[in-house]
Amino acid sequence: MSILELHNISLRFGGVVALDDVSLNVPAGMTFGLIGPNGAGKTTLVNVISGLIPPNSGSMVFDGRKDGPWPIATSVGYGIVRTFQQTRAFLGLTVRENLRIAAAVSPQPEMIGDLVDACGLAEVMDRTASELPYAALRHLGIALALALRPRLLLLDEPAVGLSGDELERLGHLIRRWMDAGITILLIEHNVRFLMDLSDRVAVLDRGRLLFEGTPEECQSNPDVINTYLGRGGSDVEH
Ligand SMILES: Nc1ncnc2c1ncn2[C@@H]1O[C@H](COP(=O)(O)OP(=O)(O)OP(=O)(O)O)[C@@H](O)[C@H]1O
Repeated sequence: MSILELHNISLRFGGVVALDDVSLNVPAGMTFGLIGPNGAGKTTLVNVISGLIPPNSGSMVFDGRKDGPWPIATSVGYGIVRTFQQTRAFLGLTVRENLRIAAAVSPQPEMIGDLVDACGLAEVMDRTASELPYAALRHLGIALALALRPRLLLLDEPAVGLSGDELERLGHLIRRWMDAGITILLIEHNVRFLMDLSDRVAVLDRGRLLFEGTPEECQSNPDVINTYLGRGGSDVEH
C-alpha cells in the first residue's frame, strides 16, 4: 500500500519548469531514494510534499486522504517531517535546550533519551549548537525531526559533508528507523550510500520523472546511466 501518491505534479518558477507532470507512489514502510542531477527538482518536490510550496497543478494523497496539495500545518499533522540541506536548529541554544523544545512538542517525549543515544549526542549535550562539529549538528537536525515521530521522513541530502565513521553512523540510524516502520524519502548525491539503503529508487531529470524501480534496475538503466550515473553521479559526495 502507498503512504504517499503524487499525481501529475507540475511547478514553475517563472520560466523555469522545476517539476513537470511528476507522478509517483511511495510504498508504506519503504525507503525510497530520489536522485538526479543538480537542478533536477528533487528539493522542490520535497518542498511540495511538505507543504512549503504549492504546485501549479496536480494532486497528492497521504495514507488515503485525497486532500493534497496541502499546507504545511496539514502535512505536519499527517506526520510528514523533513530535514533541510542546511540544518535547522536553535543555533544559540545548547543541544540539551534544543531537545527540551523538541520534547515539548513531541507526541512521545520519553523517546528523546533514546534519540540522544542513537544520534550520538550524549557527549555534546551542553555545547551550543553553533559550536558543534559539522556531523554532530547534522545529527542534531535529524534528532529534532525524529522527535516529531514522523510517519514519512523526508531526508534532503543528509550525508553531505560526512565521510567514514560518520557516514556509517548515519546509515545505521536510517536502518533503525526503517526497522521501526518509518517510511523514508531519501535525497542523496552519494549514490552508493543511497542505493545500499533504498528499496526503490526514482530519478528526476529537468523536472521529469526519468525512471522508477529497484536499485539494481536503476543502476543498469541506459537512460539513467546517460543522464546521471555515467557522468560521475555515483561518486559525487558534495
Ligand atoms: N525559489 C526558487 N525560485 C526560482 N527558481 C527556483 C527556486 N527553487 C528552485 N528553483 C529552480 O528549480 C529547479 C529545480 O531546483 P531544485 O533545487 O529542486 O533541484 P535539485 O534537484 O534539488 O538540485 P540540487 O541537487 O542541486 O539540490 C532549478 O532550475 C532551480 O534553479
